[in-house]
Amino acid sequence: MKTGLLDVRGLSITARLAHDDLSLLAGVDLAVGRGEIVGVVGESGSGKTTLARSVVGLLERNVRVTAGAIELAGDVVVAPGVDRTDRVRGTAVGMVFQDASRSLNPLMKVRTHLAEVLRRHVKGITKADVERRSVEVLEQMRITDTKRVLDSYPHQLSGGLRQRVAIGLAVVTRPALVIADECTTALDVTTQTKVVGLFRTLVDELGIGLLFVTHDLMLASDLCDRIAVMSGGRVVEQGSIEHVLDHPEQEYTKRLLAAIPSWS
Ligand SMILES: Nc1ncnc2c1ncn2[C@@H]1O[C@H](COP(=O)(O)OP(=O)(O)OP(=O)(O)O)[C@@H](O)[C@H]1O
Repeated sequence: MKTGLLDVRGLSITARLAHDDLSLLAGVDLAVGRGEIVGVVGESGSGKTTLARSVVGLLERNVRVTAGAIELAGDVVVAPGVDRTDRVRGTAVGMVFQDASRSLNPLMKVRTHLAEVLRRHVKGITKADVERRSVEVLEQMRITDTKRVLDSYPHQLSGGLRQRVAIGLAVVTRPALVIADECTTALDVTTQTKVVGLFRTLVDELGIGLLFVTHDLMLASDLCDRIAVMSGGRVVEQGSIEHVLDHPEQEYTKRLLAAIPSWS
């Protein structure tokens, strides 16, 4: 297991309900290294999104960290009573969510989205550099007609292209870590395959770490170097993709695998 980029140690998270506290995560350990893709898989409600959002401080108001810590490149960003995620969100850590159309403003052209992110995070960036880096990141997203895409509103693009723009927005500030939460779920299978291929290339080319949250174990097996299997707010099993899929130790993982029709 590579460490040194994202280290989640013994993370416990609780939601305060009207009459009770509800445990969402209980003692989660997870690490993502540079140039590594780690998948987080598990059924609905297992805690995947809570884990992903905790890294970027996007938890709901009734939710708090009760134990453990999240470190980024050796610095504690989250711990009980500590939340330094605003220093890393959008800069050291980029995010891609399920629905690109919701993370993009329908009234803003792609060009304006990229310019806003760059101006917010790169102090004193010139107009020429905004243009250069916008074109560059779209090319990294394997978008060929960059001029048309920059001048388009989100609704003028296909779903796959919109999601590639959303990924571009997440990486344009050159983050060390990207968190993708079910970001291919809304796409058809062919587009999904292309986006997954794009992630692999980005990780290899840019050396970023990727935390890839999905309920789709097959997809995770295509993309990830390691996976963590979550159930009931705990990581019940983690390891290299080959190890977990070929020699699952937990009944829960075996059941997830058995649910994949083509797996035998
Ligand atoms: N703010 C909250 N208050 C109360 N319960 C919550 C809160 N956030 C999440 N939960 C509950 O915590 C559990 C884990 O939710 P989470 O969204 O992390 O799971 P998930 O594995 O990502 O599921 P899905 O794949 O359906 O998104 C669920 O039972 C959910 O209802």
